[in-house]
Amino acid sequence: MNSQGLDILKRKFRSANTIINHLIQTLSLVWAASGYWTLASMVMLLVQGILPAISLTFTRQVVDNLVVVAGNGLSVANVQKILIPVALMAGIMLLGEFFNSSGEWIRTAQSELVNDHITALIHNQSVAVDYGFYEYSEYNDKLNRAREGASGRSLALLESIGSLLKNSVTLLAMATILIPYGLWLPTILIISAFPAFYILMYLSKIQYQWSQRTTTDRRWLMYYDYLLTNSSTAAEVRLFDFANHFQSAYQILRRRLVKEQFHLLKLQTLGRFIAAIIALIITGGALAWMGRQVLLGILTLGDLALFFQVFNQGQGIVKELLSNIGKIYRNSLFIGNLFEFLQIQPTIVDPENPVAVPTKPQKEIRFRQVTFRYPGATEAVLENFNLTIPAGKIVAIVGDNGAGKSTLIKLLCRFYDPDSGRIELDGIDLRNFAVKEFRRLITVLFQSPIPYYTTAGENIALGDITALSNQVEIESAAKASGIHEKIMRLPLGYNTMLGKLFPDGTDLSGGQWQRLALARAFFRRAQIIILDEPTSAMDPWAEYDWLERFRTLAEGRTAVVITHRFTLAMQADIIHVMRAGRIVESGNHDELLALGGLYAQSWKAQMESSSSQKVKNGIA
Ligand SMILES: Nc1ncnc2c1ncn2[C@@H]1O[C@H](COP(=O)(O)OP(=O)(O)OP(=O)(O)O)[C@@H](O)[C@H]1O
Repeated sequence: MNSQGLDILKRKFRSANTIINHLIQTLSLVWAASGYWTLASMVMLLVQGILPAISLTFTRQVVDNLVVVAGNGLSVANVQKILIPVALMAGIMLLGEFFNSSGEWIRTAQSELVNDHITALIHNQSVAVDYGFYEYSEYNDKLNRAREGASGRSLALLESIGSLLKNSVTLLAMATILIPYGLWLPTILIISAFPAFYILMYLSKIQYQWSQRTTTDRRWLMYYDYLLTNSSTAAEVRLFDFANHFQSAYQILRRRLVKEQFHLLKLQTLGRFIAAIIALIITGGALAWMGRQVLLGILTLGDLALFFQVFNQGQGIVKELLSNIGKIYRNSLFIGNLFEFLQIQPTIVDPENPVAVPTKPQKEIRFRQVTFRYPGATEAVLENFNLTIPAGKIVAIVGDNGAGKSTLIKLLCRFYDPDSGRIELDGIDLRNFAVKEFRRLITVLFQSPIPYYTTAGENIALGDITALSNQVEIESAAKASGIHEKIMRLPLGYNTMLGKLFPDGTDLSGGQWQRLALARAFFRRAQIIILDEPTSAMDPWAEYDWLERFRTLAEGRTAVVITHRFTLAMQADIIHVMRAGRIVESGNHDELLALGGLYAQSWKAQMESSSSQKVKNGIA
């Protein structure tokens, strides 16, 4: 064999190996989800597999006895000879029907259990993967494929395996009936279905490749659909009147996908038709041979009836059996996407021997020569970056858009690790702490806080899920963030449902949602408080009021505030000015003004543009 042939063989072997692995993984997954139901359905399938063959053996008896009765006339004994096998056949049919309906019940129960199990696996993995997972298109493709692979495919796979088992049993029983007429008959029966099998496998592969290739396209469709149907985009869709633009983008993409799908469908139809013709020719030939045997008096009419039924049904079963194999192949390809997703390993993990996290920072948080580049990005956001945040102080970081402020927060929360350099808490590299334990030390108010559609109280309590029912603390966090009075005016106070997505929900304004998120951050009672643009949605009066409260609350804790508002930054103990991934100035408000650098220039510019001294613009 030449090297090309060897390569093909190796590839085929690897692909068969992957399919077998997927089958084993699927079986163990289904077993873990629905052990007893799986056992019950397997037993049932086995019995269902044997029943048709038993029923067929009575066919010959009935036909041969009919011939005898037709020749000898009616008598009680003769009628009995017909009635008994007929009654037995009826009994078997009844039993078959019983198993069919019970099978449906078992499959539904099993399907619910398996779907729930897979959903739980996907949920667990979605939370376990790195935060960075969600920032990359290829990962989102993986998640999407996993979902598509999961939806019904594992059970379809199991059903195909079950059906394969059942059909194999039936075929074995039927082949046993055919063997006495010649070994070549069951052989030809099986061979006749091979063209259909080959075509099915080939088309399954094409279908799978097409689906992989168009995953991103399908996500685009979901995105356009979201833009056109979501409450958060409804206002802009109307105002900018761009619905037609996205609708037509949706339709153009959809038309292309449908066209490609139709092309695949055409191939499938043609392939099936050719396979059916081949099978028909083989059946015709076998039947002609059998008819000749009867005419020659070698076989009886009963034999012919039995043969016809066995061959006819047998061919259907072989076809089904091979189609089961095809389906197993196709589903195992798709379900491979689920396993691929489940196997993604997070990179932000606990060290082997984690160091105990201090109860609060004693000395400082320090970025030492940190260089970081987002995966796939050409430029580093931070390069040899140094920053010290003294324990117990409020540190403000100001800087123009894209300077890298949010990135350093992501690094501090260990959503990413630096490519080089280290981030330390009291001299210990953050990578030496257990991730969850370290994060417990931190509370963050992100730039765009999430409105959770639950009660006002729970919205705050989500900051520390272990203290969900601590009403006193919930209220004190709400007071600290300045949202308590608003909540008290809601119809059911802290028990009022927020958001308009579900019945009886009340919506809040942008600034009120932000205060609620702030209350959530406070409720966590963490020693390191990080706030990314905490007052961006607040009016200047509210901001002033909030600052007073925050000073009291942050007392003794370490706070990092990222802001474009100088009225907020000026209150900090230390202000760091950041530009293009570097700290370019540091000091308190007065020191920085005296320095006459970037901070002082931006401050002056803002003061000039705002007689009310309520700063609206960033440092840029
Ligand atoms: N997930 C990402 N992948 C690649 N590049 C990113 C990613 N997130 C941010 N960046 C890039 O990193 C740089 C710093 O972004 P960052 O969000 O940290 O800036 P910022 O200072 O917080 O800006 P702003 O004040 O506008 O919020 C930007 O140039 C941005 O394009």
